[in-house]
Amino acid sequence: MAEPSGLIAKSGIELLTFGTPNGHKISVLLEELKEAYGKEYTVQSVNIMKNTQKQPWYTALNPNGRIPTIIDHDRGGFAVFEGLAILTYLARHYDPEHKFSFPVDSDDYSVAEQWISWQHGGVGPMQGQANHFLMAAPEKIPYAIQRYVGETERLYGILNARLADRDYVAGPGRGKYSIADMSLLGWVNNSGAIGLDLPGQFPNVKAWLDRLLARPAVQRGLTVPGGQLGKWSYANVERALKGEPGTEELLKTYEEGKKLVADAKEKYGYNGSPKSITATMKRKLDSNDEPTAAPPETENKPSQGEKQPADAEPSFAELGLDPRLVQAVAKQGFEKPTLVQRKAIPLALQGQDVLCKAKTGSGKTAAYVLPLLSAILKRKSTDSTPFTAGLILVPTRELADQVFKAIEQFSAFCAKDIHAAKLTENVSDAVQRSLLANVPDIVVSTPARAWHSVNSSALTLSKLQYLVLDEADLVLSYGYDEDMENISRSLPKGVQTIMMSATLSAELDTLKGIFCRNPTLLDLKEEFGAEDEKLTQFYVKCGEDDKWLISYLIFKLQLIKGPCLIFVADIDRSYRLKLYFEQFGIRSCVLNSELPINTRIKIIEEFNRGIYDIIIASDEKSELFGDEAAGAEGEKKESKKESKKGGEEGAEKPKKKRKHRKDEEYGVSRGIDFKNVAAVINFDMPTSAKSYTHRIGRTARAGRAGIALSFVIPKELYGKHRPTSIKSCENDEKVLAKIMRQQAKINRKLEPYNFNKSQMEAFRYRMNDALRAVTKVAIREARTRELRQELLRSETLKRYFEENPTELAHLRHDGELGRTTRQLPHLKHVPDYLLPKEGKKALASQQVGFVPFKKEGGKDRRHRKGKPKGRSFKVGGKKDPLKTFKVRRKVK
Ligand SMILES: Nc1ncnc2c1ncn2[C@@H]1O[C@H](COP(=O)(O)OP(=O)(O)OP(=O)(O)O)[C@@H](O)[C@H]1O
Repeated sequence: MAEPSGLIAKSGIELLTFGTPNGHKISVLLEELKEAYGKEYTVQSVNIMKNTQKQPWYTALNPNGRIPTIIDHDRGGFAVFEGLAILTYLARHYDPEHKFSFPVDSDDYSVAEQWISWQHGGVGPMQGQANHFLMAAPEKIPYAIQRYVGETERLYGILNARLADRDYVAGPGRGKYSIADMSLLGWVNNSGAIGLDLPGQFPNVKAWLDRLLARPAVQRGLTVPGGQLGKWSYANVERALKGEPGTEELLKTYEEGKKLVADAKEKYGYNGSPKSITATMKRKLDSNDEPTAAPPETENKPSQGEKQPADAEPSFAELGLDPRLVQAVAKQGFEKPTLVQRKAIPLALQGQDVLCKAKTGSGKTAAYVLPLLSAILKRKSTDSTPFTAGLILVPTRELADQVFKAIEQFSAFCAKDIHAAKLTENVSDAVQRSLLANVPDIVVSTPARAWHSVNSSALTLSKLQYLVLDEADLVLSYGYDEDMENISRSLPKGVQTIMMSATLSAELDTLKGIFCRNPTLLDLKEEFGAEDEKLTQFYVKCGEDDKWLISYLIFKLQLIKGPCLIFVADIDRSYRLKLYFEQFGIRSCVLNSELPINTRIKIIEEFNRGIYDIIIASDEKSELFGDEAAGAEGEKKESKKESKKGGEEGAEKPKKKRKHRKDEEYGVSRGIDFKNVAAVINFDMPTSAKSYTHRIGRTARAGRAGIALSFVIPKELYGKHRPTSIKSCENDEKVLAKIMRQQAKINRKLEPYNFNKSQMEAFRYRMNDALRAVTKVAIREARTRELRQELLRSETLKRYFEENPTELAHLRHDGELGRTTRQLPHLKHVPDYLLPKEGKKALASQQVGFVPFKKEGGKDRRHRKGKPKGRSFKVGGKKDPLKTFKVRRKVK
């Protein structure tokens, strides 16, 4: 057929095009306009293989000499080139009812335009070059192939994320089919040419494509100008993948393309990071000018004390993770990887053993879950044999639950490819066995439960590839060493091990010896830099009864705002404090190891959902084994024997040498991601610096602000107030000194905080009344009553909430327990006459060592113009939660 040599139409739109993705976006729109409005158009096929588009008559219309171009004969032969311009031109002039577009001055129009620009600047050029280097280039250049295909995959990941909760790219709600979709359609339709696996890699994009391909106008538009679908049209690729006759050649080319891409990525250790690619290129040029495999990324070695420049920080997409995971991370609202994620993920993806110490709340869970999932997905793309590839061991069932949920969240876009199981629920062996019979890819468990399952042959670790120990130090120190040794004997050779904790110390040497092959140690201290410190630490030295008084005032007068965690020494103490608070109408709930596991998980979930503001946790276990931190302090470590685990796995029989004292239960808070905690209060000091680190690590997480306030009983005041005295506080000052030394090592300090004693005195008799009302009998009854209630509830709690959401309030865990406590209703109110003239702030000021919460001479922010008075602290915000503010006396 002769090539066109000029325009042929007299009216309507004349389209000069070829069967390419850029051509199809216009022919699809013109087909839609024809169907919707009867708008006619004429097509001329411009064979780009013959360079017709370079002819002078053509470049007079489109100086760039590319297809497509349109000529609007109804508007004086006006010519338009470039896809974005053509789509928007046609929409503005010929889509008056906005069937495929949006009103020009609307934000939706702008959104559509943004996505079309993104296609123009990103998807088109990258996929075009990927296509060229894979299909057309005279030689196959692996570097170029992996670069352009990789970049296209990154962009498809973004589109996939965009389409996670919508049907179309632009438009309100789930979106509306528009020119934004048409702009991308042709490219996605041809993605098989560069070996992309749409359903596997980008399921949302695939679903969107199916939606578009169902439209008759789209089907017609994709056959313009030749009258038939292009070779790489997705419908053809799908037929080939199904093995339909006549598609063998296409399938072969597709598979070859995929292999070329995989080899190219392998060769350059592709991890999607422009930085690593630059480094690779530099290495090549610096050495012998030969293309060589990239050595492991040296820049991932931990750098001590030095902050990375912001522009050197890769995004999640650049860490080399599977695009579906990147998408899930985006869905979680994670904007960029944290330090531990930036450092640990590339190492883990390279198959290295990693031993990582990073601060509490710094994102360690994602740092090991993401590479684990990525590696499993990668393997499954070529080998779908089911086996348990990953074992994640955690010290507590709460943590197992949390990690399991994290896996679910991160595999939201590849759920069909990832099957995880947790072994720590209160379920029978039979149920657990059936869970494992499905051969999960990943098992999350406590060591005891894991060994139990291995021992009973329910769990097979013979093909295990990855082992993760979260809170690694605790996993050993809680007496799991026997289980760990047993598990280690069941592991095949070459298992990659990742160990994480905020406090790694001596016991890790043991673990290292058992599990690791020459691990890379990441000691990520640099994020403790004073300038980004968002945690403020205070201590209050006071008498034993004073802490009851101060706590009452803090919460009754709301000197601290936002969710709080209060740590006490033991379970009785937690009920005592709760009942004491109840006397003043302060609601709180207790969290301890005595409560059923489902209840504990529920309490944490409800706290995280903002249902409770105060949790009183008795972190018994970490108290007991507090001295394990002594290793880090250069002091004697407790013997392992003493750190045997208690009843964590209540269903299991006691093991030899293991003690089963109730007070040897593990701490209920370690590693738990309590969200948005404004303050951690050590009502009773922990007995070790390590325990302190983990307790205060429940606040100031994920870059948020928080405070820690610790009550310290000076030696001379210890034992002076018998009713409130508790043995664990005898050495508070020594522990404080230890904590201060340890915190100083990481550039953190604790400041003294003094309350105005004379102003507080007016409240003392109320404190005494309340303390007297909370008798030992009342505590015992409250404890057993709650236990009984929770045991009853925990079975049905979940369903009950689902079926009776409005009755949630009845089941609140911070409900009053003090039925047998003598009720003193007057204590629930604070009469004005008790408050100092200056208001609440006078209670915590004018003392030596007082740390001002407002700058000297600074304005009280509540009195700033335009700001409402009263509560102004936002949880998790940058403001200081321990704020003081005025309570106005009523004018009589
Ligand atoms: N890249 C990120 N961007 C924003 N938030 C993040 C990021 N990574 C993790 N988070 C959030 O930070 C919080 C703390 O993460 P995580 O529980 O993994 O911390 P951790 O280091 O394991 O703490 P701990 O030592 O106390 O166990 C979580 O709420 C998590 O969702």
